[in-house]
Amino acid sequence: MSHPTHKAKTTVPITDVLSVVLSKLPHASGKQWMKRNKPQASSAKTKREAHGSLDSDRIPVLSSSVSSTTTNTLATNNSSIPPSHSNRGSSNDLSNSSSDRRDGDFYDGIPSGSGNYLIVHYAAIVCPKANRWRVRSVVLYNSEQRIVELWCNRLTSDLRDQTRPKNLLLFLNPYGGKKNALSLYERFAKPLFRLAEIDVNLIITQRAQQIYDIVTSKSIVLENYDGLVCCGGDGTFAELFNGLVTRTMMDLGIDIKHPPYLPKPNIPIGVIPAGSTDTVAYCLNGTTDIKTSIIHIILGQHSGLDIAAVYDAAVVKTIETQPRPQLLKLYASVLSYGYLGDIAYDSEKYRWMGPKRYDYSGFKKFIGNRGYGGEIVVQLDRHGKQDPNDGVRCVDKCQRCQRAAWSGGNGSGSGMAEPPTESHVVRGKFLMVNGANISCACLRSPQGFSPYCHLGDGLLDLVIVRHTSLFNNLRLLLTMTSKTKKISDLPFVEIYRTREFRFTTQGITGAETTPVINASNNQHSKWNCDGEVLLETNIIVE
Ligand SMILES: Nc1ncnc2c1ncn2[C@@H]1O[C@H](COP(=O)(O)OP(=O)(O)OP(=O)(O)O)[C@@H](O)[C@H]1O
Repeated sequence: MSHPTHKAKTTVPITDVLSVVLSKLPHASGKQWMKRNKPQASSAKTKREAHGSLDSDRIPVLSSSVSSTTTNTLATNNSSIPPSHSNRGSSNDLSNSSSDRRDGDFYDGIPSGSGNYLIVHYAAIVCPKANRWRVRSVVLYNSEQRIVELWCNRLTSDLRDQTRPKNLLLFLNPYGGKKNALSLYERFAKPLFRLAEIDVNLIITQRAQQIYDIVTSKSIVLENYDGLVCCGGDGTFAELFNGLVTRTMMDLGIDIKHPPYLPKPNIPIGVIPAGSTDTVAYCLNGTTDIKTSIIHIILGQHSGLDIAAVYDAAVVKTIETQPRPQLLKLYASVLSYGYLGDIAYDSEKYRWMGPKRYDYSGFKKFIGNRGYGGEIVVQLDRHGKQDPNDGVRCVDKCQRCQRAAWSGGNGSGSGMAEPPTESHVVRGKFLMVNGANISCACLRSPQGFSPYCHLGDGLLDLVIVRHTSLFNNLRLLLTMTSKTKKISDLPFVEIYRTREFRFTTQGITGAETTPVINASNNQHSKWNCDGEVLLETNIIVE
C-alpha cells in the first residue's frame, strides 16, 4: 500500500479491515485526524470513564458510510417492549447531530463517494500486554479514479465475504456501573457500528429482568439478527444469556423448569462492558476496554463460553417423579456462597455509591464473617486427569476449549466421551465456596479465583476457602488483589475441577440427613450468582 504524503508499507489482513471509503481528500490519516481532534479539557472526564482509553485515534465517519437502508424494527407486538433506537439514519442525521460533533467522534466535512483516495479503516492491537485494540486508518492514492474504484470494489467484496454481523439487537442497561452506559454507547459504540455499517436496534432497559422477558417473548423474531449484544455489566449479560438459553429451550419444546439438557443457542451474544466489575468481558477480551469489545463484535470474533446451570437441591429429594431437579438460574462467571454472597446481598442497598459499594459492604462483611457450615459433594474425574493447577491458561484460540467444542463440549477437553467420575465429599465451615466457570480475573483481581480455568472446556473450578483466622482472611484478600500470587497456594484453599457439585447446608447421605453444623453456627449465607443474589441455599451445579 502506498501513502499519498509519505512512503510507508502497511500490511493489514482483510480480517482486520472494518470499512473502506472513497474520498476526494486524504483526511482520514491518523496524524491529521489527531491534530483536528486534540482532546478537549472538558471531555477528559468522559475519557477517564471510558476505562482509561484515550481517544487519540478518533474515527472520522464519512457521510458515505451511512447507507440509506431502512432499519430493522423489532418484529413484535408486545407493548412491554420499549421503543428501539437505531444507529442508522440519513446522512442528515449524521451531520446535524450536535452531540456527535461535540464528542468529536464524527467528521462530516469530507466529501466522499468518489475520488482518488481510498481510506481503509482497520483494527490493530495497540497494546498487546493490555490486549487493547483500536481503529487505525490508511489512505491509498492513485491519480486514476477508475483504479481507486476498482480497489474499493474489490475490498468491499472481500469484506462481504467475512462472517460478520450486519444486524444486531443491543440491550443497554442505563442503571448498572456508573450509570453512564448510554453516554459510553453514544460516544464509542455508535460511531464504530456506523463505520462498519452495522444496523443496530437499541433497546434501553427500563427495569431489571426486562432483557430476559423480551428475549423469551415469542413475539420477537431472533432470526432477524446476527447477534444479541448487551451494554452493561455481568448482571446484564447474565439476563441476556439466561433469556437466550430459555428461549432456545422454548423453541425446542423443552421443559424450561426441568430441562433434560441445556441446548446451545444458534445466535451469538456479545458484551460491551459498562458495569461495575465486568468480569466476563475481562475474561473474554483480557481487558474491560470498551472499544476493544466493540471491535471484536464488529469483526465477528467468537469464542465458546461455558454456561453453568444451578438446580434446586431441596426439590430433588421431595419430588421423586421429576426426572430432573428444578432449574434456578444459569451463570457464566461465578456462583459464590459465603463472603461474596453476603456482599452481593448487602451491597444492593448501597447501589447509589456506584462500584464503591463493593468496598463498603466488603469491609463490613469481612469483619463480620464467622464462617458458614456446609457439605459439598463434588464429582471428580476417576483417573485424576483434571488438574486445576496444570498451568495451562485459556488464551485466544485455546486448544483445550476448541477440542471440547468439537467433541460437543463434553468437558473432557480431549474429544473423547465423558470420563467416569467419583464423588468426593468436603465438609466443614467455609469463608466461601465458589463455582468458577471462568478464571474470574478482573481489574481488582488480575489472577481471579482460578487463573487456569477455561472459558469453554465444559468444566468449572470449585474453589473452597475454609474458615480460619482473620489473619488468613487478610492473606486471602491480599492474594486476590495480587498480580502474581494465586489463591490456590494458600493452605486453606482447595480447588477441584469438575462438571458437577452439590452444596447443602446439611449433609445428605443417601436417605439420611446428617447435620454438619451445630446449632450455634446455623446461620446461612446467600449465593451470589454472576453478581445477583440467589435465595435458595441447597443447590446442584452442572
Ligand atoms: N433500567 C433498569 N433499572 C433497574 N435495574 C435494571 C435496569 N436495567 C437492568 N437492570 C438490572 O441492573 C442489575 C445490575 O446491572 P449490571 O450487572 O449490568 O451492573 P453492575 O452490577 O453495576 O455491574 P457488574 O455486574 O459488572 O458488577 C442487573 O441485574 C439488571 O437486571
